Amino acid sequence: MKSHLPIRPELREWILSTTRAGHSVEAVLKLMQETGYDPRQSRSIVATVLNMPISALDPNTLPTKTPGRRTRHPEPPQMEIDGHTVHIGLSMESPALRVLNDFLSADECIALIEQATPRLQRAKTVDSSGKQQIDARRTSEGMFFTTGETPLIKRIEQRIASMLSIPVDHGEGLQVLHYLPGQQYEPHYDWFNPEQPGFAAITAQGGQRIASLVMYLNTPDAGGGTAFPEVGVTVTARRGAAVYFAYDTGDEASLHAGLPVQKGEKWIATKWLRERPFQKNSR
Ligand SMILES: O=C(O)CCC(=O)C(=O)O
Ligand SMILES: [Fe+2]
Repeated sequence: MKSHLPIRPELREWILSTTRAGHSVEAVLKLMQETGYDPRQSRSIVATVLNMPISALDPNTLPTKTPGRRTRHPEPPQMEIDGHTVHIGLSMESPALRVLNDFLSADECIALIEQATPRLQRAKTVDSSGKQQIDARRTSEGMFFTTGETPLIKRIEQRIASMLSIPVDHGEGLQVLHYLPGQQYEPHYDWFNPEQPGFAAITAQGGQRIASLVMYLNTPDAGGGTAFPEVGVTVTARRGAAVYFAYDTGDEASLHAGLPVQKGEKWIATKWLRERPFQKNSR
């Protein structure tokens, strides 16, 4: 796949001048990866700029592969994790997506809401310089727990790590979001755009995001599902259920949205996973 993302003129110029100066494409890709571009995106950008087929940049023929970790997709029909059974109600391959029917118990959902409530603030998004900011596209209130902050958070993080076969330290702090009627999260990707100016800063710790787990802490009276508009799928928000989706550092089919709550309220907890260990003090 060639790059559909806008390529910054300075990057385009740098790729052209470096290859014209006699440096190999492998060397260009290696330098891009050292400055924080992920291997797949850098191949796609270089192929676009040099107008060559992406197959000519086959990673198996390049010596510069530095793959991060990937999550293991949960296997239907069910998984036993530390004495807790999780049932997989739906599986898709593109995007890689699983609906988990009973990831959290009702008691865990209630306790998470209780622990998060006093700390809620208007939810923020990460801007192009890597800073958090208020964003009109995201009208909910939210908060972050730090990794392992309470025994409950620790237990949930361990469950996620075991289910997805990825160490706990690849996870960002668990985020809880609260939506009221009319509030939503407009369509977005959870992975970071390698072309945005703050990409290197955002991915300096932990690298790219590779997968997300959105856990539903209550059942809204109407609305509030998680929609995947590229594939026409909406996951119902239901207490204790969760949706897992993986995007391997950048899959456009993983576009998703928190649909407006129509009646009642909606509570979720989101865990984002990185390809390398993530340190929370980079936020
Ligand atoms: O509210 C939802 O259903 C989706 C939340 C989401 O996309 C996120 O937290 O990244
Ligand atoms: Fe998201």
